[in-house]
Amino acid sequence: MKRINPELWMPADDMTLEDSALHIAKNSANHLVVAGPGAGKTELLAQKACYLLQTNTCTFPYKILAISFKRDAAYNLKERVRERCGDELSKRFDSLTFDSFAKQILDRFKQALPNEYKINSEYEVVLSEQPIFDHYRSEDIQYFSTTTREDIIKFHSAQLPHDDSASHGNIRKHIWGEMLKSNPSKLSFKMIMRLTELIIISNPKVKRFLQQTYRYVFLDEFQDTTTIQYDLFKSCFLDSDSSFTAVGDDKQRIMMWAGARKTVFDDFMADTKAIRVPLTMNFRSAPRLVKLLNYLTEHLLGKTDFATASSKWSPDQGECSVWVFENPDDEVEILFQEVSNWVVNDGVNPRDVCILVKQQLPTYAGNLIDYFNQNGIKARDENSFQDILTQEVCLYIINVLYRVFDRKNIEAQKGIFDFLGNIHTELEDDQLLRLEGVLAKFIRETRKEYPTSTLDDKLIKALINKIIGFAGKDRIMASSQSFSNIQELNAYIEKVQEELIRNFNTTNSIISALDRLVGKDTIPVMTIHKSKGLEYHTIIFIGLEDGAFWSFQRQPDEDKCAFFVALSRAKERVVFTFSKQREGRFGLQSQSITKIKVLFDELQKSGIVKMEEKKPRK
Ligand SMILES: Nc1ncnc2c1ncn2[C@@H]1O[C@H](COP(=O)(O)OP(=O)(O)OP(=O)(O)O)[C@@H](O)[C@H]1O
Repeated sequence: MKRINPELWMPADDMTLEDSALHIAKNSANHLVVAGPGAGKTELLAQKACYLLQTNTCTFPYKILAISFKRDAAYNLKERVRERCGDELSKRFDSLTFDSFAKQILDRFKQALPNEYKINSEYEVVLSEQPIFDHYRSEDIQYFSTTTREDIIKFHSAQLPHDDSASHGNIRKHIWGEMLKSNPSKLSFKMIMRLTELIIISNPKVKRFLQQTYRYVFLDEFQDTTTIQYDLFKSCFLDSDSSFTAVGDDKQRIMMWAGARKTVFDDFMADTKAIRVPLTMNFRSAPRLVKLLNYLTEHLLGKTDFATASSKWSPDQGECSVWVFENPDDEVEILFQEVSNWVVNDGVNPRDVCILVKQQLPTYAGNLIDYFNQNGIKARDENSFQDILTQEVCLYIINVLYRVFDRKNIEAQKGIFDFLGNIHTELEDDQLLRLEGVLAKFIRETRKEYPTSTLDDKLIKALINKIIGFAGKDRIMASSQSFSNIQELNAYIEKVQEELIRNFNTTNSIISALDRLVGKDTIPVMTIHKSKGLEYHTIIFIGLEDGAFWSFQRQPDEDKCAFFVALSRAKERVVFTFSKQREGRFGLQSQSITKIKVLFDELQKSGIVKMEEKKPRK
């Protein structure tokens, strides 16, 4: 690909960056960008990656490492850069989560662990913290019952090598020993991160390798970085020639409960001499919503970094309401009528309407999901699909199936070809052309071999195996950074098989089963935490009630930020619901707004929010 002269480089997709954003995109000094929702922080990272790659400022063969908080965010960033820079250049853009970054280093260099912390060749990632608590309970019940869960995890995941002479150090040593030596070893992601840090600290060669690989390091959603993650970042890159760009928003700090480091902005500036730069636009939300966000920035969060709405809107666009219901049945029924109206009469895509809850999704939105689905608007808990829909090999299977059973699906064709191109990096242009021909033949033959009318569970399984066989399992393993062993790859393939077969058995149509799997025309339902970084035309937040904000008195700042994050995901419309009764453990319970009165008061005082009592039509 032809190198672009840095002077002539323009942001992709005709976007105009704020002057300070453009400066950061083109400048190699360390920066901390602190800006509100919709300011284009993630977009800036994507543009900067394009600048560095297209102008070869990140000279070949050096790479860029982008670390995001969630897998879908890492995937989206990678896709954005791939679409704009093409396959070849974007191979030098690694977009990962902290967990996957650490795991990759551990998988590659685990032999370099000091003897005391050696792990078995096979290890299992322990996703829940419960097994760790079980160990501490059985080792020392006295310690276990007098220590908070948070402190146990903090103690267990302290920096390595551990200080064995510390109080209860012998218990920790024993538990780590048991977890490392069991077969397979059992490791939480926090332990993986500490082991990775230990590899880096004790092996200058590995550290040098990393620093020479990644000349640019990006950190997205930086406000949520935990101490363990920050320690890992420092051990890998501090005092290197690499250049750092961190972006974040202290008004969206909602991961303190998960150990986010409160001082991370200040620490980063002190450690890397980064320059702090604000951005002032909100490109996402319509003007009246930006006005509301500004009002809450000042009166709820006590801050003064206000934003300006983009000029693409007219000034009166954007609406926010609070709808009050008698009970959850009314709430579900009326929401259904309103959403149907938006979808049918206003042409809003259901995929662009998002239903949010604070926590306990089944309690607040379980009945709603059932009611919507039974009455013709698809809705689903999005959490369970994130795993599949951000895994490239799963998307490859889905795309091939679309192409086989829906001839007109050209987008799927592109997806398949990108995937195959990525796992066959050695192919020259003429060989890629040949691959295109081979793929077309494979699709034609598969279409013949698996007519829609004959499909059943067994054939769908066989078909998926054939699709994987076409790409080659070994190839996929060799080129993917996601899997450390074949079992992990198999587990993903099985997940797609299971979901597809389940949907096929309900719909009796392979295309409908695929549509269901990717969530086509389906309203996503999720928690606020899952919605970080995402955006939708309409946001409906269910349960602006004391019951949903049960932790408000203990952590008002974090809960106010969560409320702010929910509101700021909307482009045009936000609805908060309050139901006077809500289903609890012992049936319907009255709901109040005493503890979260400040949220209601400030919404009301803003003068922008419409409060409405909603009753079902007779
Ligand atoms: N310079 C720009 N011009 C036009 N649109 C932009 C620009 N920058 C970002 N956008 C658009 O604005 C929206 C928000 O951008 P982005 O997600 O990067 O913001 P953010 O600051 O990371 O948001 P948040 O912190 O709320 O997740 C996206 O739809 C993005 O495409």
